[in-house]
Amino acid sequence: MLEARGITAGHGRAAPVLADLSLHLARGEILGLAGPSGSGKTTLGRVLAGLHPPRAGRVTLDGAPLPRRGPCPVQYVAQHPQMAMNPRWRINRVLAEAGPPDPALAGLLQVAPDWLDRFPQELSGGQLQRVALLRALGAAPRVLVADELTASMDALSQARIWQVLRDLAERTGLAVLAISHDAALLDRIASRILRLP
Ligand SMILES: Nc1ncnc2c1ncn2[C@@H]1O[C@H](COP(=O)(O)OP(=O)(O)OP(=O)(O)O)[C@@H](O)[C@H]1O
Repeated sequence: MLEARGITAGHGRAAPVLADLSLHLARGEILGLAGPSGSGKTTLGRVLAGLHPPRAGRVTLDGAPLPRRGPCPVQYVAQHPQMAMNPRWRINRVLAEAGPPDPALAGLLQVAPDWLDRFPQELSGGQLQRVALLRALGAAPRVLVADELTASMDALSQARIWQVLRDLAERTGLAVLAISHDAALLDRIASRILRLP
């Protein structure tokens, strides 16, 4: 389904962080992405979601390039979600960017109704991650890039979120790229693990 071929990517004039990297993500698959700090995991996730143009290579979904307009079918949830939210918007407006949030999904992700009137800086890191995930899923993506999605959550919340994503993967075919430093987590949730050098 999602295919990246020969990706070379970097930042500014610096040497590339990723060189000639290829990967394939199948429908409903949860692929782990591991590697030392600075190895390019976030860069790769952003390239796959069309947020960072590679210097070479291409990303296709079902054989076609990612659409340039409308919500991207590859949604990236950032490690620091506040960077991707307007600090002057209340959470309900942040969520509305992707259309009205699904109340059932909000319940599963434990996004509490009383957060909706707050500003992003009035939520904890783990709470904001859940809001960011709800917004990303609201765009009905085919692929979710989850960058350290549950790193700031307690074990129970972490398990619950991954259960929701596994169910979605099974039920709807959502594919997930799970970026994490937590080897035990990736062993539990991913069917394969790609390791960057
Ligand atoms: N906006 C940027 N401008 C310049 N260099 C950057 C930028 N973003 C990342 N880099 C550099 O690119 C390299 C890869 O960074 P990236 O964030 O992709 O790694 P990572 O594997 O996700 O790291 P971590 O596990 O610490 O989150 C690092 O050397 C980093 O300093």
